[in-house]
Amino acid sequence: MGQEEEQAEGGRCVTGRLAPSRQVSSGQLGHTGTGCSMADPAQTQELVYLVTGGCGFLGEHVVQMLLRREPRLRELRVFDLHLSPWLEKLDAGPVRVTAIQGDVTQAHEVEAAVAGAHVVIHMAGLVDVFGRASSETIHMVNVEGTRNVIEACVRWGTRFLVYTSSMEVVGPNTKGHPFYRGNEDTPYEAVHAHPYPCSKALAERLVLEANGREVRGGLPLVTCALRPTGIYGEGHQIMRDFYRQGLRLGSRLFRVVPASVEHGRVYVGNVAWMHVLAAQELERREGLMGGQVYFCYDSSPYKSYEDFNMEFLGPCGVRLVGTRPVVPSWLLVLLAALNALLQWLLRPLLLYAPLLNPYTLAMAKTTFTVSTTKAQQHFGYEPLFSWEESRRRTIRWVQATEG
Ligand SMILES: NC(=O)C1=CN([C@@H]2O[C@H](COP(=O)(O)OP(=O)(O)OC[C@H]3O[C@@H](n4cnc5c(N)ncnc54)[C@H](O)[C@@H]3O)[C@@H](O)[C@H]2O)C=CC1
Ligand SMILES: CC(C)CCC[C@@H](C)[C@H]1CC[C@H]2[C@@H]3[C@H](O)CC4=CC(=O)CC[C@]4(C)[C@H]3CC[C@]12C
Repeated sequence: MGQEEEQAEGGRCVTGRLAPSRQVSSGQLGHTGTGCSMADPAQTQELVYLVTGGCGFLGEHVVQMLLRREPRLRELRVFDLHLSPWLEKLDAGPVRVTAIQGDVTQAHEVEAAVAGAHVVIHMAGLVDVFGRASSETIHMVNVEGTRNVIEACVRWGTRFLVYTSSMEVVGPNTKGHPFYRGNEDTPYEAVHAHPYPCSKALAERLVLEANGREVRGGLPLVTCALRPTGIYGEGHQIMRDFYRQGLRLGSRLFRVVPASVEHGRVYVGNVAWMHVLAAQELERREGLMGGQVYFCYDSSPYKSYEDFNMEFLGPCGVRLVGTRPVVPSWLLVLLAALNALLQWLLRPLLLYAPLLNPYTLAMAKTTFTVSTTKAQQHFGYEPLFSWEESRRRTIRWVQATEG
């Protein structure tokens, strides 16, 4: 049993105060209009955190992690376009959990949520590499939504902003150049052709450029961006899709990408932990951390996308057929192009958004691994969950999804 789990099971089961679907206004929160600083001793036990996108895959883990690992928390605001039912069952202890149904593209909704918050963790976004949303929508949510969050921080005196960026801000690029054990300073030709990485890169830049801006009350805004690689763990929708596909194909999946291509993946619990730690440390180390980017990493092994998935799907009874790709590379490229064409042709009638398209194929075929200690050196980050624990938890979740 992991350290985290012991805590969870041994903890008191007290239901937190929850105001479902409540749109908070600045007046209700008793905002003072002064810059919110964690340095004020009178406020150290009284922090208000806002997590945008708090009902998503990563957001749920961040919410749980904050409740367990931020003893100074007074109020946790969970802002999302779609509120999840698990919010009602949160073990929040004495913390007030405020669920806010809202849209980051609506500046007034963001402002109302930010007013009076000491720390914002901004992870709301459209994670779409399959062509489900238009590039305009992706830009509106990921870039303009981030701009709204920054402006709201400035307006209301919120000093600390942690942004969930992505490794995609760096690559893989469209030329398929490998990024092998790279760190935050490794030179790489970042070429963004797809709306999702474009939007993450633009939003990240906005966040970093906002570092040092004067917020209401006269103090500077302190920002940093975390760049997770591909996240896995409990709640990972694509893993679930692969599992279901495997079951449909008679408990088999067919290898399509060479095993030699390596991906660096990171466990969702560790990503959540890095967010909480970064948020906590931003004030004490603002000179060092302000305006910085950090890859989000842990001790998960480097493997091809498919071999990595088999670490979890294998114990659930699915096997990967073929030591080499069962489909020739040229055919896969053709199929991906065909999918893109079909998506375009069918768009007026229906949404056709399969996993395979030219972009996802390029991603799956390109080695992208991160090896860095920057977060460890700057704010003492160490993964909270070992690889064995991360694997065990993910397997248990995959097994439960079909149970
Ligand atoms: N899943 C992954 O492998 C990676 C994700 N990321 C980033 O992490 C963040 C969270 O991603 P996931 O949890 O995987 O995605 P997700 O789709 O599960 O969560 C995103 C959340 O944002 C909310 N949201 C979307 N549009 C919104 C809007 N207009 N207003 C308010 N809320 C809105 C969604 O309802 C959802 O709950 C994103 O910013 C993503 O770019 C970064 C690297 C890897
Ligand atoms: C059938 C194909 C050949 C295999 C398809 C695999 C793809 C669906 C996934 C391969 C790599 C993934 C992406 C990668 O992990 C990095 C990401 C970072 C993000 O910020 C968002 C998610 C993603 C783009 C992730 C999406 C699925 C893959 C493309």
